[in-house]
Amino acid sequence: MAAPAPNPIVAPDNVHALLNRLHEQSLTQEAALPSTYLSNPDGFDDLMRDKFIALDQDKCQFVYQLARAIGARNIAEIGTSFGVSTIYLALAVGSNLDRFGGEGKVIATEKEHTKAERARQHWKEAGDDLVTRHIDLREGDLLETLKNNIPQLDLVLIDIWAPVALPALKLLEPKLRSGAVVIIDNSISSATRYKELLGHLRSPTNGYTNLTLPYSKGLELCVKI
Ligand SMILES: C[S@@+](CC[C@H](N)C(=O)[O-])C[C@H]1O[C@@H](n2cnc3c(N)ncnc32)[C@H](O)[C@@H]1O
Repeated sequence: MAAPAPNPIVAPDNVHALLNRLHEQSLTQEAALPSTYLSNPDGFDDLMRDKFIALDQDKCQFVYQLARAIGARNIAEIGTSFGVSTIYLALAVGSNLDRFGGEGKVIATEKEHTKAERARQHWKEAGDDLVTRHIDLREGDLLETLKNNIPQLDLVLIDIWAPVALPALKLLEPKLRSGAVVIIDNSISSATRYKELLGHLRSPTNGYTNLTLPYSKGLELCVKI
């Protein structure tokens, strides 16, 4: 008999149940979206206002495990939506702070007020002490909200509409520590939309090593050297 897939997330049962529920809701919503939704700018923001579009659960577990492995204390999340991936990042930062000490936060970013409110509710449900206290939510356009007060970063998760991705990374680049990890979702399925971002990361002059992980639709793992 096959062994059950190990789940690296260290959290109480109610948090696992919450995460399972949120991923299920997100997948149900996504399955009902028209297949062309990402390439149709007409009414895009209105269509997306009540949608999770959460990072897949296996990818969330990978990013959590990676954040634990590198002892990440400061993480920027480019695209927060209803705060699903943020919960994983906050759990990892909390564990790393317990283990290694010091200070740190997940800087979360969401431009839609209604989505930011839902994210706060989910974090509260996961636990203020376990999750919310490790998150600094910057509400508004991240090209403004990320201009100031960014600590040295260990990890950046880019899970956002393509036009914002490269400008966001460029804002954060001066804060990436040597060895910092940048993760980009959908690097295979959205390779065309992310052409400029991936071109920037893969250019030999920009100081990254790059690897495309074979998760569904691709997950790019880049290291700032
Ligand atoms: C793919 S979703 C993020 C999903 C999230 N990482 C998760 O796993 O739950 C991308 C989010 O980025 C937000 N967004 C798009 N452009 C933005 C901007 N310029 N500033 C801040 N947030 C933005 C969208 O409103 C959307 O909720």
